[in-house]
Amino acid sequence: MRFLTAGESHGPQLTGIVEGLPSQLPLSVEDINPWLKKRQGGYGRGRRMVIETDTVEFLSGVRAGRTTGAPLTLVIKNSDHRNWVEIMDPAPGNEPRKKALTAARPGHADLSGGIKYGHKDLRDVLERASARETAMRVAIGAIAHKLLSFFGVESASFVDGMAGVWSQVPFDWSLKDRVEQSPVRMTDPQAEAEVIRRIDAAKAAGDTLGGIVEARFRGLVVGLGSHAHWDRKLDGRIAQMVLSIPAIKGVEIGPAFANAMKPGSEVHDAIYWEEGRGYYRKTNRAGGTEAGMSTGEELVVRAALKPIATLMKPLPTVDVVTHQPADAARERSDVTAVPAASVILEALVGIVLAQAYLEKFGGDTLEELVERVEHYKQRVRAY
Ligand SMILES: Cc1cc2nc3c(=O)[nH]c(=O)nc-3n(C[C@H](O)[C@H](O)[C@H](O)COP(=O)(O)O)c2cc1C
Ligand SMILES: C=C(O[C@@H]1CC(C(=O)O)=C[C@@H](OP(=O)(O)O)[C@H]1O)C(=O)O
Repeated sequence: MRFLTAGESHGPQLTGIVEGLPSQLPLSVEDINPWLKKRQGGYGRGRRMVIETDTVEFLSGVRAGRTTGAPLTLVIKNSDHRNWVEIMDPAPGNEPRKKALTAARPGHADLSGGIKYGHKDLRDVLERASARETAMRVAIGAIAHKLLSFFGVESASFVDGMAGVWSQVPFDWSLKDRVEQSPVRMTDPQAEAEVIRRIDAAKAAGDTLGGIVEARFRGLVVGLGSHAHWDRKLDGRIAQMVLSIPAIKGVEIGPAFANAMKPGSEVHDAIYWEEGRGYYRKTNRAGGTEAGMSTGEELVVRAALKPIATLMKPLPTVDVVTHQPADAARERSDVTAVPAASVILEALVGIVLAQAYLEKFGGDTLEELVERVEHYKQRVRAY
């Protein structure tokens, strides 16, 4: 399964093309829209999220509620576009355009992208660098999750810590609903209250906040990905996908950074076998992968999101037209997007996992795939 996305933040729409899904996968917009809604949520988001109510449309590849095997075309319209028609007009002329941005924001794509692509109106860079693009990738992730559900895979995502406050309540699958109700997607109500207070304070101070997000997957088969070649390693593919999310600067599988400081005897997960159950571990410090392959234990992916780059109390910068010192541009912006990033993480790791299933099991129809997965599970139990 491969996909492409296109679309600017304030253009008319986001477009996605997905190729390589099996036919007969039951699929409706209701499988996708709740994910889009979750991605828009979270305390600390800016006014843009009030303007948008993201919903997906299928323009190809789905008929009568099922995939046909043809490429899917997905569209999410930008409601805000109506306010940007002239500014985003592809026709020549009308320059310099309103809302031209020349005071490059430290931490955003503006300066490197402007130099690289030869733009002096840095809007030509930021429009595509914007995390708006993640709306379409989450839509594609929702389809991946629909596929994974037929293989018995379940997922969750949440915020481990943000704004300098760690959750003190370890995640448990019974807390999934709690997280979905939390305005900051945290397991811990006390931490949540303090985080909300700090978001309000950061907003008042013209500052921004980051945090650590986590996604979990259970029910995965052992052996997704491969040890045999670097570009087939599941952990490597996950890391690439996760680091492609705007503002994510670090990724770990399981408690990787903490493990690095401990002796091996306290890190590696001893192997056990029981009649009927097969192989299992009593611990999961590997976080669900060994040597680029899934172990069959829970997959635990954590990622670090830097604070939002656009500051209402801006940092010093340089105007790329005048070369004079300037305050960095102030654009309408989020104070934090950590809760949204947890949803994006869960959705996008789902794409990598769906790709790994499709690669391992192949097949043109959903039925064929499910049969092959079930057959493999039997073989695993007998090994
Ligand atoms: C859901 C989400 C929302 C974001 N919202 C903003 C925002 O409102 N303002 C901003 O400056 N950056 C925002 N970002 C981060 C920028 O898109 C990102 O920092 C920028 O594209 C530069 O890329 P990099 O941080 O990966 O290096 C957001 C990121 C995510 C994941
Ligand atoms: C539009 C989204 O996020 C945007 C991501 C973003 C950025 O610079 O990344 C900047 C902001 O854009 P705007 O100036 O239009 O408010 C965010 O709102 C979204 O998540 O759907």
